[in-house]
Amino acid sequence: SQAATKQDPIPACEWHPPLLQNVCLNSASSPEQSTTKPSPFSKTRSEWAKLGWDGPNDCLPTMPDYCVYTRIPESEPASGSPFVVISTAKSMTAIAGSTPPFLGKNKKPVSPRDVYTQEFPGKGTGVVANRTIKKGEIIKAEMPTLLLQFDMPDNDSKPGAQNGANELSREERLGIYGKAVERLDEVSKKKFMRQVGGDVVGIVDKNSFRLFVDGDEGHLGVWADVSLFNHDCRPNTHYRIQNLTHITVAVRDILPGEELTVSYIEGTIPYAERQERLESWGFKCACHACTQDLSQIAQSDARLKAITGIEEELEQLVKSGDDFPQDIGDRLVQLYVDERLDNYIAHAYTKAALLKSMIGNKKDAIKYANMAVEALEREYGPDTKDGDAMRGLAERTEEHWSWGVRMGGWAM
Ligand SMILES: C[S@@+](CC[C@H](N)C(=O)[O-])C[C@H]1O[C@@H](n2cnc3c(N)ncnc32)[C@H](O)[C@@H]1O
Repeated sequence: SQAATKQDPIPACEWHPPLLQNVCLNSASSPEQSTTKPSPFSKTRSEWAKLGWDGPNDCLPTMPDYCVYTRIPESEPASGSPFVVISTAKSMTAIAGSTPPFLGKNKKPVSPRDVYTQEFPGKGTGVVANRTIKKGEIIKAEMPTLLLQFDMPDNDSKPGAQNGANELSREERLGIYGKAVERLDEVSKKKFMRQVGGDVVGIVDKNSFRLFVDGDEGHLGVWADVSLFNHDCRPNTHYRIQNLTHITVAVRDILPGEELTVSYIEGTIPYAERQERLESWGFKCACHACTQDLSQIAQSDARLKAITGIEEELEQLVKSGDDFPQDIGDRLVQLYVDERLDNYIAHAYTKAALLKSMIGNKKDAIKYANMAVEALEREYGPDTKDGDAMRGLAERTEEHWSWGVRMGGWAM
């Protein structure tokens, strides 16, 4: 879902598969890489060590620039690393230069004691709240255990281009993933290997998120603690990946004993499509929205259709210049609330705030703009530009570009 101000800094995320996650780490663009030329980003082992990384190790004979790098632990004893990467020197340069994101003033994740794991029939292990976790609290901010280059879409047409793991046979993947996992410390290795999926390739396929490093270079990341979160089509947390950190935030108050869930897919698609997507993951969804009775499923689908209908109606109204129905923003928000789409609600609040402002309803514009600010910060973090725009709308409503542009000669 896209905020109406078109300033979304971070596109929506999705678990892999299917591969839809978009997160970027920027660094200078480079000349193309090939198997014949050494990469201009190659460094000596001591240069990598200065950046805090041990490597390159275990490079693939068929792709000599595709190697294992391990983060050098900050404290002794160094019996392995908490974080391994399989990638090219170019992407490694961006990864080594990445710094943890700002989580917000006085914001830090809840204590590990505030959650515990439990078995759920039909779903396996899941994560449960040990106390009330308030809406907006950060549950986890975790660095990956394994990050691997998967594809370099822009390189597809270049002769001799290296395309990462999606060009490898299963045996080659087993070999290099296995060598990388062997370099993890004992605790991290145990966490990694306990994930669902069987062998290292299966674990990557069933638990990784897609992210882009260095602009367009597709990587898969495995965050072994986050992997314990089960899917729910109406989850109580939202996640984003920022500077390699996987951040999970509560989107409603979560009671002690309640399971913490994320959505592996875009939740606004109808029931039948959600089943298809989740079956391609290899499981039948046991979440509430998918196991309720057929009449409730039909009502849920009708609400999703109504959301699409309102979006289309708005597009038409913008084009035609006709008057906006005064309650169109309220109806959009109400559908999101009724459908429990708390993890995407920033979009609805933002639209409602703009619509109210456009028709000159200052009180409601301010109400929805303030709600949008909170929701945008939950979904995108403290540095969201859309959040700044909504704060501006709440504080200086009549100076905002949207104010009164569809007032039609009256104000409320
Ligand atoms: C990333 S793991 C989540 C943790 C997993 N339950 C475990 O025991 O490690 C994803 C796997 O959990 C199970 N799972 C997650 N959400 C589910 C749901 N809503 N319904 C049924 N199974 C689910 C599926 O087996 C899925 O492949």
